[in-house]
Amino acid sequence: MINLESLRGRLIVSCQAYPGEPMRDPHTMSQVAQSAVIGGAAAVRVQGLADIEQTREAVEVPVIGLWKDGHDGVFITPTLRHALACAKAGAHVVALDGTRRHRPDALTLQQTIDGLRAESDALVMADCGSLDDALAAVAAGADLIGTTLAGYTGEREKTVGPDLELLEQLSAADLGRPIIAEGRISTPDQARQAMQAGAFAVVVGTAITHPASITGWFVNAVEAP
Ligand SMILES: CC(=O)N[C@H](C=O)[C@@H](O)[C@H](O)[C@H](O)COP(=O)(O)O
Repeated sequence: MINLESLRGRLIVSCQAYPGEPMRDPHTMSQVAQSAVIGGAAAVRVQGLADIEQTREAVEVPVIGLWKDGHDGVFITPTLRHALACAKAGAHVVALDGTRRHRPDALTLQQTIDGLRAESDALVMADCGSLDDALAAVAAGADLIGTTLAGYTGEREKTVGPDLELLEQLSAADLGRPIIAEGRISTPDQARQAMQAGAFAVVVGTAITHPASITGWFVNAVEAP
């Protein structure tokens, strides 16, 4: 089991390519993860069983693993079966949908976490979309609370940068669990603001590991200055 203290005040890098993209390849993603570690990432977050397996082999830092299935509703490690598979593939931390929405296998979050714990010693990161999600996820036994789904579930507005107000709410709620700021953190300044708003650690994905998006940002600036 990993020591969560190793993540306090640190950057975690999410390395994901989307279906149909050229970089959607587990070996490529493991190389991206290695590059992030060289840059100072304290942990990496990867999607898909093969990516988890290959990244586990490639890096020494903790691997947060998830399995996305679908793209609407509950799709981040949506069922116990997906969670168990992520743990079996080698994830130190299994990231899963931590919202209060109905899950495709009809289990509750608590049943999902209990089922995972019965078979593995992986920690659980609950990807939440609101303060109420986070409170429920803590009660269900999650080890880490992520703001991953803020702005994607209809409970919170989709802020341009990170949802700093939610981070402040989570921090004031004294959840007794590390709060991981994740989602739409695109600049070092936003990462700093997330830490100042009470995050235990910050996850950055797109702005570090998704060249097509980053290129688009620059194209927009150049072509419509
Ligand atoms: C909502 C959703 O599906 N989030 C996913 C969760 O794993 C990823 O697509 C994001 O890239 C990740 O959360 C990091 O966020 P950002 O790429 O904004 O730094």
